[in-house]
Amino acid sequence: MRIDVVTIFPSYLAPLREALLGRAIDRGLIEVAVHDLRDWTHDVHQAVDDSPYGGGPGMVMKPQVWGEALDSVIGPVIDSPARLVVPTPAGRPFTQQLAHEWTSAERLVFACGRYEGIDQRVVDHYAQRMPVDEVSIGDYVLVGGEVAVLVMVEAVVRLLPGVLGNPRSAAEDSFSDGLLEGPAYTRPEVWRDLPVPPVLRSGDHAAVDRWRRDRALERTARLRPDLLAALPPDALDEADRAV
Ligand SMILES: COC(=O)c1ccnc(N)c1
Repeated sequence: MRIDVVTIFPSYLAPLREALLGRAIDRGLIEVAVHDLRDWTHDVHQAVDDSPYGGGPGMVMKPQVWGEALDSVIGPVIDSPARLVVPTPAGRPFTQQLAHEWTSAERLVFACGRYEGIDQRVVDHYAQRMPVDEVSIGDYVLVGGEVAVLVMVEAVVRLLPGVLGNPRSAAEDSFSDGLLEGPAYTRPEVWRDLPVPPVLRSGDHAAVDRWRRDRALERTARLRPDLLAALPPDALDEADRAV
């Protein structure tokens, strides 16, 4: 998978080259290129924004600059294998399911908006030619889309084959079965008078699996009842319903 990010703050994306993601790049599992939007300006001030039509606070990012940058980064959009992703609080929710969907994309191109966002015609123009997703990582507003790109890239790349040491990790994620993950424990057996639940040391794998499922169901019911409500009818068996 190739990932391109267009931003006015390239250094914000430095963490993409650290740790797990950095190793995925070194191993050739992904390619990452970060582009400075100002490289496509032609004025001495390298202006990337202007006042909003209709008035109102803040500034809007100029369509011309974005058009030149995205044309250059995406290349010929006819049958482009790329998806254009625009992080915005006004977008569809970014979810584990969307992360999984994006793992099949050959290319992800992220357009990082700042200020009051990017002139809508940029999305409208490219949406006529390729898949464009306006995506939110949660119901809150950031200063720019760069942090959201870090979140989304990590969520997607960790799902790619070979990236995680143990593929079971991604398969057993929170949300992988529609539930939140239950609690996890490691040594010591007792810490500050708090013991590890005995079933986890029993060696009875069936009992451990049941215990973990019960804790996941309890946690989901307590913290995210909406996830329980969204489960397909056959997702819970009789034992689940007894929790
Ligand atoms: C400027 O971008 C944002 O404020 C943003 C992007 C993605 N998700 C959000 N919740 C906010």
